[in-house]
Amino acid sequence: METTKPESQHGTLADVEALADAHLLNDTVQTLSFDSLTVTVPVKGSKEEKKILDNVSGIIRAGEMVALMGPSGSGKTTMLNLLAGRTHKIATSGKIFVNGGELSKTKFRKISSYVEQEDHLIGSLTARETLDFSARLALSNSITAAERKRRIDALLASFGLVGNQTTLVGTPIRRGLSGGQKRRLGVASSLITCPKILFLDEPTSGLDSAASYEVMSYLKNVCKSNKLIVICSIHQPSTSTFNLFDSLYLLSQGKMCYSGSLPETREYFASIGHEIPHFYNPAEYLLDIINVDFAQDKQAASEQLQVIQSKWNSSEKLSAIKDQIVEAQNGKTDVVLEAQGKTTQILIPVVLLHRSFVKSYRDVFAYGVRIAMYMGLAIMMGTVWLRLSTHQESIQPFINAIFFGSAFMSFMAVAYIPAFLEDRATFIKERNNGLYGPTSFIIANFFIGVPYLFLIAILFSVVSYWLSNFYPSGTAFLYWVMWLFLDLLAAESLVVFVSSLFPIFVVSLALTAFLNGLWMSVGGFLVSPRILNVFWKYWARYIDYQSYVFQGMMVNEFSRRNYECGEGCHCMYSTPLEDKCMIDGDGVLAVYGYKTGKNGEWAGILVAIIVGYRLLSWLVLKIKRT
Ligand SMILES: Nc1ncnc2c1ncn2[C@@H]1O[C@H](COP(=O)(O)OP(=O)(O)OP(=O)(O)O)[C@@H](O)[C@H]1O
Repeated sequence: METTKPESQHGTLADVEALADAHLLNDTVQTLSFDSLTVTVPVKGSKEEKKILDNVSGIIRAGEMVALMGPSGSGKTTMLNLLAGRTHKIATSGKIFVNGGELSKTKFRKISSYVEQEDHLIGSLTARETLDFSARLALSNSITAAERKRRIDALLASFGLVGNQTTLVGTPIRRGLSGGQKRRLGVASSLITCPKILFLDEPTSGLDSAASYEVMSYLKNVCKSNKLIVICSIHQPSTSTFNLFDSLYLLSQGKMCYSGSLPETREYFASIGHEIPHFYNPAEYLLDIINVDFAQDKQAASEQLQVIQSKWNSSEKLSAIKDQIVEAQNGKTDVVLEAQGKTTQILIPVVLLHRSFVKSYRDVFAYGVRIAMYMGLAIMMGTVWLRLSTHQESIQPFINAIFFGSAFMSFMAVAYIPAFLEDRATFIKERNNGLYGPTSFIIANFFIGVPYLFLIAILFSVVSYWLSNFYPSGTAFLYWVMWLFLDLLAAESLVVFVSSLFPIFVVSLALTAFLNGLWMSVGGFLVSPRILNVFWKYWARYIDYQSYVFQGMMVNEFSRRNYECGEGCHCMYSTPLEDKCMIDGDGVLAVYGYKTGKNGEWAGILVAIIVGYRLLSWLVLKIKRT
C-alpha cells in the first residue's frame, strides 16, 4: 500500500510551480465548452430510442481538474468519450467548442489525449523505457534526443517516478511497479505529446484509497502548474481525493444534477434541501441522493432525482454557465498549434521492432515459453520415432513423423495468441492516441517473429531430424528446416489474422484450433488427396499451408532414399526396384500423388499464404478500431 504523499503536497505554491515544464505548459486552450450534448441509442427489441446523455452543457477552464461522477450507468463514460471525440456509430447532437470555436477531429486529437482504464503498459519495460518508447513513437525524430531526455526527466519528476525509473513495470512472474505507480506512469506517458486536454476514464479504479489519492494529487499538480484541462470519470472517491478536484459534474440517468466548482457544491445542495452532513464523505452522500438503482424505495428515489434534476435545470448556476458558453463563443479565439518538427514515419516500425525485441528477450511469455515447448516436442518426437531404419517397416513411421512435424507443430502456434492479444491491445491504445497505424504495427509484428520462428525451426530440427534419422544429408536437413520455418510463419500469420478479427482469447483460440484441425484433416496425410471428397479438395487444400509443408517434407525424405523389403522380399509398395527386393521412395510419393521438382512452387504458395494473412490482418485492423 502506498502511503507517501507526493513531495509537492507538503510544499508551497513555489514547489508546484517548479513542476511546470515549458513543453507541457498550456497557453493554447483557455476553455473547453459544450452545449446541449445528447446521445441517443436504439432500445433493443423496439423502435423507440433512449437518451443515455440528455442535454448536458458546461464550460471548463485551463488549469481545472474536473470530476465526472454519477452512479453506475449514469453516462460518465459516454460523456467522456463524446467530449474526447471517441464516439463511433452512435447518434449525437450538441456542440463542443475549444476557445469558443469548433475544432476539426484531427486538430482536437492533436491537443488532447485519453487515458484508458486499462493502461496496457508493457510489463517487461522499465518506467523510463516506457516513456522513452512513447516519446519516440509519438514524436519520432521531430525533437532532438536531448530534448526527449529532458521531457522524460520532467515527466518522471512530475509523477514521482525518478526513484523507480529503472524498475520494470512488472509481468505476472516479475513484480515491478505498484498499482499506483503504474497508473502514474500510464498518465505520464500520455503527456509525452504535450496534450492541453487530458481525459481519464476511471483513473483510480482498482486502487486503494491511499494510492488513488497519490495518483490524483500528482495529476492535480501537473494540471495546475501547466494549466492543463483534466477531465476524469470517477466512481466513488474518498473525501481527500474528492477534495482535490476543482469542479464536479454530477450525472444520473444521463441527465445533469449539478455542475460547478467543488467549494460551491455544499452551498448549492443545502439550498435545494440536501445539506451534506459534516464528517460524511460528500461524494458518497451526493451519489446516494441521485441513485435510484440501489434505493429501497425506488419510487421515492426516482421522484427525488427528478426534483434534483429539474431544480438544476432551472437554477441560476446553469443559466450562468450557459451565459459563459455564449460569452466564450463571442470572444472566440483561434487554437494555434505549436509548430512540430516533421516526424519520419519510416522510423516508427523500427522503434516498434526495437520495443518488441526488448520485450521478447525480457518476457519469457513472449517467446521463451514457446521455445521451451517446441524443444520438449522435439525431444519427444526424436525419442518416439527414434533412429528409424531404411527397412520398409519404417516407411509408415517416417510418414507419421512428417505429419507430426508439419501439422502438430503449426497447431501449437495457438500458444502465440495471448502474446499477440497483449500487443494488439497496446496497438489499439496507441493508435487511438494517434501514435501510429496498422501498417507500422503489422510490419513490426512480422519482423520480430521471423528470427524467433527461425530459431525455433533450427532448434527443433537439430534435435528431432537426426534423432529420428531422416535422410542424412546437409541439403535435406536444410530443406526440412525451410519447410518447418515456413510452416511456423504461416501458422503464426493465421493466429495474427484470427486474433485481429476476434480479439477475445477463447474465441480466437477456438477458431484457430478449428482451422488448424481442418488443415490437418485435408492436408493429405489423414485422407489421401486422391480420394478426398471434391468439396474439400477444390478449395481447402489449396489454401492449406500444412498440405504444402507435408508434401515438401515427404518429397524431401522419399525422393532421396530407397528402402529394403527385408526377409521374404514381400514389398509393401510395388516399384521398379521390387525385383531387387527394394522400394523406390518415389513409389511412396506416387501413392499420395506427389510429384518431385515442385519445391519452388510450393514454397512460393506458402509465401503467398503468409503475405495474404498479413494483408488481411492489416485490413481488419484498419477497419476495426476496438
Ligand atoms: N453504444 C451503446 N448502445 C446502447 N446503450 C449504450 C451504449 N453505450 C452506453 N450505453 C448505455 O448507456 C448507459 C450509460 O453508459 P455509460 O457507460 O456511459 O455509463 P457509466 O456511468 O460510465 O457507467 P459505469 O460507471 O458503470 O462504467 C448505460 O445504461 C449503458 O448500458
